[in-house]
This record gives sequence, structure tokens and C-alpha cells, in this order.
Amino acid sequence: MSEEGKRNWFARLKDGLKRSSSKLTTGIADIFTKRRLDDEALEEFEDLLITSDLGVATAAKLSAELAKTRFDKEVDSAEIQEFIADEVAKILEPVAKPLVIDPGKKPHVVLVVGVNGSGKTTTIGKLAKTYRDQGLKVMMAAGDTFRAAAVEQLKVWGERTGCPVIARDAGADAAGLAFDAIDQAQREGYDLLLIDTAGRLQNKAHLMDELKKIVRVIHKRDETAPHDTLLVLDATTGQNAHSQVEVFSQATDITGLIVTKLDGTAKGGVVVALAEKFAKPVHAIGVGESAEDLRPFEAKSFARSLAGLED
Ligand SMILES: Nc1nc2c(ncn2[C@@H]2O[C@H](COP(=O)(O)OP(=O)(O)OP(=O)(O)O)[C@@H](O)[C@H]2O)c(=O)[nH]1
Repeated sequence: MSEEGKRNWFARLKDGLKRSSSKLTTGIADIFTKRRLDDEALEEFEDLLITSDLGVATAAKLSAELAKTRFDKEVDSAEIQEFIADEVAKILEPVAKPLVIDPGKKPHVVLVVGVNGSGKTTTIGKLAKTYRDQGLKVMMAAGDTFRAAAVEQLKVWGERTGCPVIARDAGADAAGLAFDAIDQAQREGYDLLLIDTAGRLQNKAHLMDELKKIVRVIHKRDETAPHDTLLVLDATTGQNAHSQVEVFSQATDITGLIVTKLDGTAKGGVVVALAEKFAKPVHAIGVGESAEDLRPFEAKSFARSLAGLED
């Protein structure tokens, strides 16, 4: 990416994370206006991290780390912002992994799952554009056979990206569609097949069972597939994302996360809590509705944006 492009992207990320970072930076300024770091300040700092959705474990970890080197010393908000950016980057580095498409698989099958409205269809459209722009031959399968509008929505992404969409009538069997899509993608030599699925709440056991069936049928067509199963998480749901990761991972082998809607929420900190708790790869983040608003997840950029700092 050109320096100009990187600068634009960081500006979008910073803009997108503004709600999350301003909550954190305002809190930091309130606590640390030329103040000696005492127990009370540490407690307020820990509470601020928890209310910023970084999670109890991360809050305790960062508070203990800060006390180690700065206890009883004068600290100011700029120093605390740099401290948070450094510590959060350390937590995020291990999970910041790009989605790698294996050219040996024809096609590389990516199954996309998540709760209703999390951004699955949009994210599939964005992924299709990303990989089409890299020269891959990409197909999409409208596996959300439950919601007629979802099939139409994916077809719009098909036109937008120039990638074909395999679809059936509303109400068709999602597993059967996945099977046929793999079959066609194999026959026509596609590099990547992105399979959309219907939104399903993690507390609906029968819908989790349907997801297991889709995976079983995909296995029947290609026993190595799906090669990636991505859980799309809407960052605005904050804490609920934890149970989504937990339950979807019980139903199928979630190989990575994509976190959407970071532009519309003050809960961007949840990405840090998820990394600390589940260590699942975060492949990309969404900061808007257009095709350009999905970018690889970069630990340092995200951490500095969250802390309200320049890249
Ligand atoms: N602001 C913002 N909106 C997003 C983002 N990603 C998706 N959306 C919007 O979120 C809404 C839901 O997105 P969909 O892609 O339809 O979600 P879905 O998971 O396919 O929904 P279901 O098919 O109902 O399960 C749409 O209005 C999208 O434009 C994002 O990163 N930022």
C-alpha cells in the first residue's frame, strides 16, 4: 500500500475508532491531570479500561503493569496513552493475522457465520472485492436462504465486484446450496468460494445444528473444506461478542474473526478483550459500509487509534 494509501487508511481507522478512543482519552485526561500514581488512581484507571470494554483480565493486567514501573511517580495523560498503545499492541500482535488464501485449493472455501445483522453479507462483498482486486477468481454463494433480501443483497455485491453469485430460491436448503457451489467452483476453476449463511443467534440450538449440517455437507464435497470458517462480529454488541465466540466455536471450527462496525461504536475495546480471552486470529476489521471499509487488522495501528494517538 502506498504511503498515501496507508495514511488514508489510518485516517479512516482513527476516524472509525473515534468514539472508542475519545471515551478512553477523555477518561485518561480526567484521571491523570498531573497526578501522582497512587492506589486510587490505579483503581480509576482499571475501572476506565473495563468500561471501555477491554475486559476485566486486560484491565487488571495493564493496571499491574503500570504500577510496576510508575507507582508513586508523577504521570500525565500523554504517557498513559502511549503506555496503553504499547500494552494493547502486545496483546493484539499474536492475533493480527491476514486471511491467507491457498492457491493450491481450487477453490479455497471460506464459510462466513454470525448473528443476524452482524455484517456477514457486506463483509463477504468486501472480501470478494479485496481478492478479486488481487487477481483471484472469486465466487460467492448466497447461503442465507432464509432471508430473501439477503440473496438480492449478495447479488448486488456480485454486480459491484464482478464476481458470480450462486443462489437458490428463498427457503432452499443451505447445505445443498453450499455443496452445489463447491461443485461448480471446482468445475470452473475458481480460486476462492465465499459462502454466506443466515444470521443465527447463538442461543438457538436448532440453528447451530443447521450450521453443523452445512459443514458436514461441505466436507462431503471436499473433506478439507471449509478451509476457513469466519465469525463476523458486530463491535457495537460489546460484551455479547464473548458468548458469540464461545457458542459458535462449539458448533463449528471458527478459524478467525472479522470485527465490523467499529466506526459506529464506543466499544472497539472489545477486540482487545476477545484477543486476551480467545486468542482467535482477527483477519480484518470493518469501519464503514463501502467495499473499501474492510482492511487487514494491524495491531499497532489499531492500538494507537484506540489510545487516541497518531500512527
Ligand atoms: N457502519 C457500518 N455498517 C456496516 C459495517 N458492516 C456492515 N454494516 C451494515 O450493517 C447492516 C447489516 O449488514 P449485513 O451484511 O446485511 O449483515 P448480515 O450479517 O448479512 O445480516 P443477516 O443476513 O440479517 O444476518 C447493513 O446495513 C450493512 O451496511 C461496518 O463495518 N460499518
